Amino acid sequence: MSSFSNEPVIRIENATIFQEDKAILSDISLSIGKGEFVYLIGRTGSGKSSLMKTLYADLDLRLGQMEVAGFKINGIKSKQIAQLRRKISVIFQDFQLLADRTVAENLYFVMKATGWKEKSKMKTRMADVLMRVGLGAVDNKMPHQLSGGEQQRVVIARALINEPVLLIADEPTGNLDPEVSEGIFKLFTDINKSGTAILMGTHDHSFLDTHPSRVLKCQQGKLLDSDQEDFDFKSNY
Ligand SMILES: Nc1ncnc2c1ncn2[C@@H]1O[C@H](COP(=O)(O)OP(=O)(O)OP(=O)(O)O)[C@@H](O)[C@H]1O
Repeated sequence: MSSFSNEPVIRIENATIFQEDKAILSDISLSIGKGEFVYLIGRTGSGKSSLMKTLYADLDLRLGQMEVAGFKINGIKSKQIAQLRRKISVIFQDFQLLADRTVAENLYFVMKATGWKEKSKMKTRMADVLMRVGLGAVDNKMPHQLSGGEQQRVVIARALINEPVLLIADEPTGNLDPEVSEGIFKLFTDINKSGTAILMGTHDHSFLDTHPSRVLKCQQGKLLDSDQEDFDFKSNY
């Protein structure tokens, strides 16, 4: 159906985000379209991670509606969560590679878990994604033999394996030096240009200045959206 291509990758209607019995963000309504680049900011503890976790179904949605990559998040079952995680990828600030396996094994691990079977295709795909993140022959390296920036590139390569429609990145440059962060950020903008929507939680406001884009801000239990209202990105920090 032609209308399908206009479906947003994220649609939220009147959602409230909870941690235990506490409402962290209330009454959120917004949508994020295919291929958008959106920042998620807000002071520490304001709810960025909680919102992202709800989007990738790691935290229950108890009030309101959410649809992510075509999946209804309300009451989503574990089988569907597995399917959802093939259409979207999530990246964290701590690199989260399996420390006792090589880069290749880390990537194959995800491929196998997501239904890849043919060894030759897997090998080609691995080379493709490593090239996309600007890494050469690192397949046989262990994570600890790589720098933090290189490890994060491997994580991003792993996230690209199944060509996600949406990449959720929770503070992806939080553990990196500024120069290294710049390179990783550039990679996200390249990935975005090739059509993947990106929701990036960040404390690094320099990106907002150098690469302006839509901003969502968690502030005092509400989510502000620069598409809907003007607000000061930098206030209340
Ligand atoms: N597992 C949990 N159980 C109970 N409360 C939690 C849990 N995780 C977070 N919280 C609370 O929810 C609120 C929002 O936390 P959250 O981690 O979403 O904020 P954040 O904006 O991502 O912060 P940061 O920038 O420090 O990562 C905080 O008050 C926090 O203490």
